[in-house]
This record gives sequence, structure tokens and C-alpha cells, in this order.
Amino acid sequence: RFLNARNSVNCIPGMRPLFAPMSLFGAAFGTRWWNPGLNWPWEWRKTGFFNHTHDVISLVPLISGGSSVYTCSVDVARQILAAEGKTQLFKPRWIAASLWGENIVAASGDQWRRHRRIVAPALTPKTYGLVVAETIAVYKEMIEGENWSEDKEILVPDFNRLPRKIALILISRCGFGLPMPWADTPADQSRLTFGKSLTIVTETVISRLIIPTWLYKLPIERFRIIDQAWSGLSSFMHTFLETRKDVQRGDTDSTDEKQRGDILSRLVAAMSTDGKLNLDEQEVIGNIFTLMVAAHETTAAVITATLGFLAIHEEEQEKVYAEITTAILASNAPTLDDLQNLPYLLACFHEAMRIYPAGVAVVRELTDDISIRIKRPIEETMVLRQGTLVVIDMIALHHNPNTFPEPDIFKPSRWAGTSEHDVSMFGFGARACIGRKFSHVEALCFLALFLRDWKITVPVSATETEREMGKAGINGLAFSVGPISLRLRRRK
Ligand code: HEM
Repeated sequence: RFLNARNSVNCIPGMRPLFAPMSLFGAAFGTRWWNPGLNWPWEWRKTGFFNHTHDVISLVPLISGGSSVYTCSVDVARQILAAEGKTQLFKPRWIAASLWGENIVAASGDQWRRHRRIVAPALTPKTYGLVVAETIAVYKEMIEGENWSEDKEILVPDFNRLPRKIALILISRCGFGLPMPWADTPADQSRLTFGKSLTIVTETVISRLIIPTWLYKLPIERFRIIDQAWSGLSSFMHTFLETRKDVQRGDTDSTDEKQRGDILSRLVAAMSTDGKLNLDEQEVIGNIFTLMVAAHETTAAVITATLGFLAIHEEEQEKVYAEITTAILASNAPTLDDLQNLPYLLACFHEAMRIYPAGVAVVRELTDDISIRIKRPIEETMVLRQGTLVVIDMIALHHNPNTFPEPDIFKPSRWAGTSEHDVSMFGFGARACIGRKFSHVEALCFLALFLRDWKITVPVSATETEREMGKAGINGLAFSVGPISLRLRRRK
């Protein structure tokens, strides 16, 4: 079995652990020398890929799980993903489709093209204008909801929960027209709210993929709540869908609703469209869920990381503060145009995302042989065989000293002059992130408001905070910094 598996990855050198990372035992044992576990790209970021001397390695498990090929090279990633849209690349089926229904993230080939053509036109300047307006509103709701209005100085433990809440509210309101409030308390105490259900569901996506469903039926309180969240979320989504269908059929008088043109409107409209741009109900549910998860966890994780780094690096924070006060001086609240005048803040956001890339792996299955040129350990052509599972390891790639010298150091200036379209943390080629602009607008607007009003510091030493951030891992489907505490001091 082992020899066959090794041959399937063309005998490329690499790791030979007992279990594949994405398998029940592999995930359960965590990262050990004999078991990479789910978090190995982070834990071994300094030494992986034979100390970054190899562009491509293989991972062949000795006992269970499939083999795969990993790359840490931007150049190799671009070569592989250049085949996107042709027939050689597929998303593995287990990625997301099995949980909720076919969707833009999980689909391949013509199916993917159909989903992308339906969803992409919903992300327009009108949407981004709404993101700015709602970010300003949610920021105020946060200050009131957290009772900070009168405070001069505040210590916020587990700061990570705030960006998570903000990002969830923003994608719900701006993408799906769901008026999610800051205070998320259920009318009926025995039921979970939509926000709580979605949070639990996103936190348990990976375990849901790995652990058999019958285990959740055991009389264990934690499993009962998880099960309740999954079934509750499903009925919430069907309700949203029915409501929006009524609106589009004209059963309600709300002109606002009818003119919305958001992601949900486009998905629902696709249900009554014939031909190539049609979606069935399960596909609409699949897309709602996937977009909500893809949008909120990623952006939230990077906002937290950005604030963590700026709290540690006061001199960078002061540079950003000077930029913010100049850029939004004229107005009390930033506009979409003002956000273009915050290049250094954007560079800080990108640098935090490079160190903690929220989209942690880009995974494809090859349906045909592909030849690639590699540089390390020697320049040569390498053939990746049909059937190979290829993982573009976004942590190794963004910590590769050959591409990013001194990769552990927070250095926003390294992004100076990079076009925002070329930022590798959002993926490559035809399937690069559809929400890049959404995430930029949301993050810049929130960070500008927050850093304009508060000077942030770390309550423990900088080294200790970096260590807290470094307890990073996959949270739901996004890679995210560990929980951090921040001290806020009002600027004026
Ligand atoms: C910091 C924030 C974000 C990061 C780091 C990020 C990262 C990524 C990456 C690396 C991919 C490529 C995955 C692949 O090729 O397999 C991707 C795809 C995608 N992202 Fe994002 N993303 C972010 C925010 C968002 C937001 C805000 C949305 C929605 C509004 C979104 C929706 C999507 C979708 C739908 C895809 C799949 C596109 C396709 O396959 O055609 N993402 N993202």
C-alpha cells in the first residue's frame, strides 16, 4: 500500500507520518513528530519543506488517509492554478458540498462557473457603499452595546470575539439583508439565535466532516448543542429563503427589499431562472452558508491580527493614526473614496494576513498530469500525476524566506506598491477570492474608526502577546490568531 501511495506522488521526497492530517486520527492526535495533525503548516512553519529548500514535497501516510503533494512556492502555485477553468483541476468533493449542498467554493468545472456567474455580480460598488454605511453603524452599536461610551480606558480580554461578531453582522446585513442586531438574545431561551447557531456551526465544520454523524446523537450535552445548532441553522436558512421568495414574487410591499440586489436576491432569482443560470433550493442554501462562513471568519481573523500587531508595534500604529486622521479629516465618518487614502493601513492588514493567512490551504485534485518547473532543490521539470491531491500551503508559502525575507517580522512596508489584485493571500487565478474588495472595505473602515478613537496597547509584554497570537489554529474554516487581550485608551 505504502509503495503504491509513494508512487502515486511520483516518489517526491517529503513526510511519511502515520496518519494523514485530514483524517479522524490525524486530527485527533494533534501535531507530534510522527503525526502532522491539522496544524502542522503553522507549527512547523520555520522548518517545513526541509527548511524551505524544496518547492514541493509529498505527504504519504503509513497507516491511514490519502497521499498529497504540498507546495510552498508562489511560482509553483501560479503554474498549477493556471490550469483552472481547463479540465485538469477539481475541488475534492469532501471540501464543503456534502454539508449543505453544492456551492461556489466547493463546485468544479462548469458547475463552478455557473455558481460564480450568479454570485459575482452581487458584489458591486453599491454593495461596498452599503458595507461602509453598515460598518459605521455597527461600530457605534458596538461602543454602546459594550458600554464603552463613557470609558477613557478599557481592558478587553478575548478581543477576537468582537471582530468575529462585527464581520458576521456585516455579511448578514450587506450580503443577505438580515437585520442582525448587536445584542443577540433569543426570544425563546430554549432556542439558539441565528448568530449563535452559525457561530457553533462554523466552529464545528471540520469535526463534522471528520466525525461520523451518529456520534452527535449520543447523550452528551456538547454534542446535543452542536446538533441543535446544525438543525436550527438549516431551518433559519429555509425561512430566510421563503421570506425573500415572497418579496421577489411581490407578496410584500417593501420597496427597499425589492430593490436590494444583494447576494441573497441573486441566489433566489436564480431559482426561477431557466438554463445555465439556474440554482435549485439546496444549492441556494449551500451558497448562503458557504458565503457567510467564507466572508466572516476570514476577515475577522485578519482584523484581530492587524490590531494585535499594531498594539505591539506602537511606531507602526502612530504612522497609521497619522494617515487615518488625514484621510478622514474632512468627514466625521469615512466614505468609500476616503478608504483609498489609507495605503499604509491596507499594508498593515496585508502583512498581518501574510503572517496569519486566513485562507490556510488551496486544495485541488488533478484530473490530468501537469508539468511544472520548480527551482528548489534544483531547477527541473516535475510531473504531477493525474489523481494527485495538491495542497498550496498558504502558511508555508507566506513564511517562505525565499519570497518573504525575515518572514516572522511584521513589516508592512514590504507591501508598498503591490497592487491589491496581486495579493497572494486571497488565492490565485480564476478562482481567487471573490470577496477581496468586500473584505478590504470592511476591514479598512472598521480599523480606521477604531484606531482613530482608541490608542491600543498590550496589557502583557509584547513577547507574551506575540506568544498568545501564535497559539493560532483553524477556527471553523479559517486560520486565526490565538485569543488576545488589548488595552484601549481613548484618543480624545
Ligand atoms: C481576509 C479575508 C479573506 C481571505 C484571506 C480569503 C481568502 C480566500 C482564498 C485564499 C480563496 C481561494 C480558495 C481556492 O482557490 O480554493 C478564497 C475564495 C473565495 N472567497 Fe475569500 N477570503 C476572504 C474574504 C472573503 C469574503 C469577505 C468573501 C465574501 C464576501 C469571500 C468569499 C470567497 C468565495 C465565494 C471564494 C470562492 C471563489 C471561487 O472558487 O470562485 N472571501 N478566499
